[in-house]
Amino acid sequence: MPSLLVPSPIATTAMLLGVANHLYLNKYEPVRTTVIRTALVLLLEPAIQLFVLHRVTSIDISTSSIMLAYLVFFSSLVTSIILYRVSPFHPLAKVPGPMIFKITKFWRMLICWRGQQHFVLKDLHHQYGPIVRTGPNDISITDLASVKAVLGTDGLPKGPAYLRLKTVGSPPALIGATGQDHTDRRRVWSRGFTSESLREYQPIITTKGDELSESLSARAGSELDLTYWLNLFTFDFMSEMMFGYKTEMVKKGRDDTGLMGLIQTGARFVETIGHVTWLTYLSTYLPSSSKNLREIGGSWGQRRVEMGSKTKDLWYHLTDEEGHEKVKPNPAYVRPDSVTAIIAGSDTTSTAMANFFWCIMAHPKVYERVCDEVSKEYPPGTDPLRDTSRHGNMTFMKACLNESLRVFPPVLTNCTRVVPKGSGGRVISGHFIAEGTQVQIPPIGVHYNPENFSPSPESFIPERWIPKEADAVFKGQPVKMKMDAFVPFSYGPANCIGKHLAILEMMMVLTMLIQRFQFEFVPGFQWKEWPGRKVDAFATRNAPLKVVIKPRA
Ligand code: HEM
Repeated sequence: MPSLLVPSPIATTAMLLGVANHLYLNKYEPVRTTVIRTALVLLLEPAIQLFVLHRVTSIDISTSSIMLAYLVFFSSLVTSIILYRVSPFHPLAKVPGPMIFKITKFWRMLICWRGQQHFVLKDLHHQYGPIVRTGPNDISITDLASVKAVLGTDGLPKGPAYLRLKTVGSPPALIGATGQDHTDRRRVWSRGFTSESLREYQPIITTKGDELSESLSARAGSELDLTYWLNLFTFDFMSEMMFGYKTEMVKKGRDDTGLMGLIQTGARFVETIGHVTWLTYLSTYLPSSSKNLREIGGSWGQRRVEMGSKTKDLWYHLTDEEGHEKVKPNPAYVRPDSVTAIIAGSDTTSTAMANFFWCIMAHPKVYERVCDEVSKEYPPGTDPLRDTSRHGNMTFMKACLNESLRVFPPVLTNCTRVVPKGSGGRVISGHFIAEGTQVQIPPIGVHYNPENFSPSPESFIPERWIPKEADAVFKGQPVKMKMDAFVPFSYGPANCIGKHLAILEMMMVLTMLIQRFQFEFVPGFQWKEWPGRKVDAFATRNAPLKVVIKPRA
């Protein structure tokens, strides 16, 4: 017979473990021993206590008493965790936020799985202000001082959320590296993004741009998905720029490497799982699309080694073929880094270009003005893919690109850091933030904070980037443009290393497309709903952008 004596000691232990869970487990990146130890404690504790009770009291060990022990143990554990998380004793008790986010991370995971993080964070900041509690031990901040304090030079390191990008047995890629390891690897990477290196990649953009133009010309008059075609283009460019490997997706009109699908499935998975530290850790042991991505990276890398250096591609710089480093970069690092480059440089840039098109096409006067500017700087007979000298004159085009990156940053939410162990905590945005807290600076939240950009921070108004036009457009209302709060490429020492390459690539390709083609939404296409169909999966996954093109006279 189960005894009434069973619940009390078991419940007490569970309650204590609940608090210990917060004090220790949740705070730091779990290591294998911590995870195994915790799993063993959770599984064995009720059984051990029941056995002890059986020896000191008269209760039987039966199926029902075992079940009762486990039920009491886990319900007490969960209750104590919840009570602590919502209590005034929790270190983040003073940070405002909705109850469900304080209680569990699983709610955030669900939002993430649906790709709705950006909408939810935007609404939360709207409701609660620049600092919001977005998880039991997580906060999201959007004010400028915090952007600098968190992402800047003396800011916080990347934390467990980036662990999701790693697979057991493989070192983290640059994007997941921290401390001296990050500094050393970033130095090697940087040589691949100097202006001299960008000049080496420019002919690849030219060739791939011509191929895009030819493929689109061949389809003039029929329905096209611009999201897809721009994505094929950026994959072609990144594969050749990284490995000298020609994927020829634009020529074929499809991806026969499987790379695009793998990245999209993988991105959603890692984004979702990355919210729960111990689950992230366990997931690194699972077979996943990142394994297949590594295999593709491995085989392309192998081919690149056999092929040798024909041009100074990014591989050339990451393997330090010029011999700048005292110690050659570890070859085991170059493969995850090369896959990272393709992922980080393709989806983001194609998303940004599709966003730009939607923004100008949704505003016909803006579109007309962009066309006029392009025609003035690149009249018939000139080639935007071969002459970049006119970019500096295209003030309005650049304003539109910046504004589209502000309204729809391709990395909508990410940019997570952690208050490190041993730091004693930090004061951020006027709140004491304890060690182990994950701090997120979501670009969309920062861009929509009216203290950073106003009036109408959520509207696409390119004139705000042109000081002498802003006053007229906003009819004398005070205009706020905090340039350090413009963070589509993040901020600080771990910001986007490919920023200048991405801008060059986008300016060349967008100018070429506008010079050569007239774009219209497919009749009947619900274009107003397009932004609402964005999926936030690490980078944005855009819905099909259905257009019809015709050659411009
Ligand atoms: C419009 C295009 C792009 C956007 C919006 C973008 C955005 C970002 C953002 C927001 C981050 C920082 C995440 C953080 O702070 O946690 C980042 C990092 C990074 N990006 Fe980009 N990116 C773009 C294009 C590229 C390109 C073309 C490359 C070329 C390889 C690239 C390579 C990287 C790498 C390697 C990192 C990690 C840097 C580090 O950890 O030190 N990105 N990107």
